Amino acid sequence: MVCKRHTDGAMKVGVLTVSETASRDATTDRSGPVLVELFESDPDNWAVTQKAIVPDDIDKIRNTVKEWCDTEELNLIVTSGGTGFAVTDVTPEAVKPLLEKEAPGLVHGMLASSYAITPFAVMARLVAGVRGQTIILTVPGSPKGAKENVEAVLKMMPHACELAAGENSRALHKGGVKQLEEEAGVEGGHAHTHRHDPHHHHHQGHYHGKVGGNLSKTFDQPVTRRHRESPYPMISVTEAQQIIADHSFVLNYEEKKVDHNLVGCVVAEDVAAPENVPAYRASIVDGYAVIASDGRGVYPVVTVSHASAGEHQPLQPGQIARVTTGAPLPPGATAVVMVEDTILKSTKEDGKEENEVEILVDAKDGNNVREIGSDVKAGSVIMRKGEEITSVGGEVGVLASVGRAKVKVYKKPIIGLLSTGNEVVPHDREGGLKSGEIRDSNRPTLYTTIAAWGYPVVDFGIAKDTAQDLESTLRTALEKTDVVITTGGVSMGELDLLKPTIEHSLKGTIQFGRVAMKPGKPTTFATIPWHDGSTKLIFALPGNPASAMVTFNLFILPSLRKSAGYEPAALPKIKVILAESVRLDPRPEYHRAILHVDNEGRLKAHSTGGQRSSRIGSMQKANALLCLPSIMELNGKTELAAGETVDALVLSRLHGSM
Ligand SMILES: Nc1nc2c(c(=O)[nH]1)N[C@H]1C(S)=C(S)[C@@H](COP(=O)(O)OP(=O)(O)OC[C@H]3O[C@@H](n4cnc5c(N)ncnc54)[C@H](O)[C@@H]3O)O[C@H]1N2
Ligand code: MOO
Ligand SMILES: [Mg+2]
Repeated sequence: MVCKRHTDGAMKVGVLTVSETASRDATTDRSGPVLVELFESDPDNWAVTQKAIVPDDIDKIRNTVKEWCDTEELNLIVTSGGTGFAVTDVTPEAVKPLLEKEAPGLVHGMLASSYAITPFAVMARLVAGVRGQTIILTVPGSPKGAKENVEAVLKMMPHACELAAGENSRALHKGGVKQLEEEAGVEGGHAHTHRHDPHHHHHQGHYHGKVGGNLSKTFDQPVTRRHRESPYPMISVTEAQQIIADHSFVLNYEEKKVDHNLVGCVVAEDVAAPENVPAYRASIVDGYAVIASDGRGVYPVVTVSHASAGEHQPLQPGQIARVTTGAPLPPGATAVVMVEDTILKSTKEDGKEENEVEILVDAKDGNNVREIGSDVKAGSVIMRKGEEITSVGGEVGVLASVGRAKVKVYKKPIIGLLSTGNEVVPHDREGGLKSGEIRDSNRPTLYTTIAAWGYPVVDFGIAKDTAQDLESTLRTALEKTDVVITTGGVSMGELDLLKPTIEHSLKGTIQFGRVAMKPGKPTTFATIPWHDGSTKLIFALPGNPASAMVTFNLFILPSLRKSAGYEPAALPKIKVILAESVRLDPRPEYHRAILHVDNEGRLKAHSTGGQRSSRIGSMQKANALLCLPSIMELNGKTELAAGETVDALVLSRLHGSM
């Protein structure tokens, strides 16, 4: 690939001194010449093609840097000065908005190295990053500090500049990446590199770059230019889940009516009971309200209290009142005696009403009485912020019992769902399939589970494998929803265009693009800064149906649950016993299984059968994902025997039988 280079092949560098004094008298500039000398001592790699001095003026700094990036097309710009805490120090403020991608790793590297020399290093407010194809570093103004900071990252810079410029052939051909990794003390190859690894080479330029032409053109580049190794580092499932958690935020709350529609919501307030339950002194049994100190004996039945609204006459000593369960006690009564512990002594003249009843037992004050507020006290907290409203109904019941008509709950993220693929047709399309066509099972499957978990879903259909269709469908989906889920187009095929579309057309950041797991290896997670100031999430799942479902459960569901206020957000992990042996894979595997409760009440796991990632049937009847360790984790063991215990993620309710 052609690279914008100085004619002799070196990278083009600009050195910008930011100093009020030096801008008036250039002979006082000391950091500029030191940096120029540093680069000129390595003419193979660097050619200083721009030098300038500007005062501490945001516009002047910004305009110079911008011009050097956008017009002069430098590979590297180093500014020195204006990074401290003085009122006039504005270099970071001038540069930061220009950065399309920040490079905190470079800042850390520079600070760590100069902090080893002087604690004053912490006073430097350095920023670094990439604009277009230019890397920008800001370093302090002291000549020593400037030099030390640049030296801290200089070794990495030729390679970094090549990647930013859309070229990596040189470093790779020279064995440069390996060599750089060794020099930097990075162990292992790509499989162990982390997303912050400086050598994490997104080969941006293969799709993008001034030299390469406009976007749609570069997306159609010849297949001979494809990657032959994924540029995305392989990270672990745990790392991937952490990255997602770091980008998933609890949403705002809304007031919702207390009814069945609350199921699955998480309460966003501590709910205090506005009233007592019961609101009056109520009988727990059917029987007679008494004054306990009266003792056993025969008493006239003076009133009747049924469980209904209304006033009741007070009871006098020597009197009793007939009451039903739940009925208010007459004022003055202190206990209730069950009808079974009494005898009818005499009736009224018509023979239909009790006149006198004998109490056969010694009642104590409070017997069979539900005191006011004894179930729920007015003012007490009946639900805490963070509690879920479950389908069991108890929470709705408690809220209803104290008269709460509305409650604050966290909003749920709105999900946009689309399938991708030229071969994918709507599942209900009539007329049979042409060769090469496949029915879209991912969309209905994902829709079903997302909706069943209670999240609003918007269906955006099937997008074609073109950068244009993907971009426009994604844009529409992002505009209308918070989280977009796609399936297909994330692996190594020349029509797998999700990743480049997200990065280049949507200006998103791919937080990870490969995960060490089976199924689901090419699972991709990206964040998109949206024009309304929000950050949208895209989960680009593999097209294989089982891969899409497994990764939905492992990665997306916890993110949705976190946003909706759940804590913990991950699915519950339990121990289960293998009902049959399972083979292990070189990757950690999420084996679809049916848990059932055996005769001794233990949870046994049966496989759902063939686990190939194209087989959606492996999800049929599955209520758990067995977390099988990789062969490597078990030191070469290739199978787990029936009876062994494994971790399982619970996907749904348990079945009583198979
Ligand atoms: N050279 C390599 N090839 C592949 C690798 C790899 O690492 N190197 N990874 C494999 C793995 S693992 C997976 S998983 C798949 C993922 O592929 P994509 O995400 O790019 O998905 P597609 O290529 O678009 O489709 C894969 C498969 O799934 C079918 N599909 C797609 N969408 C749907 C849908 N909505 N409903 C039903 N079936 C769908 C599609 O027709 C393909 O058969 O890549 C491997 N390749
Ligand atoms: O990771 Mo893929 O999902 O194995 O087929
Ligand atoms: Mg593919």
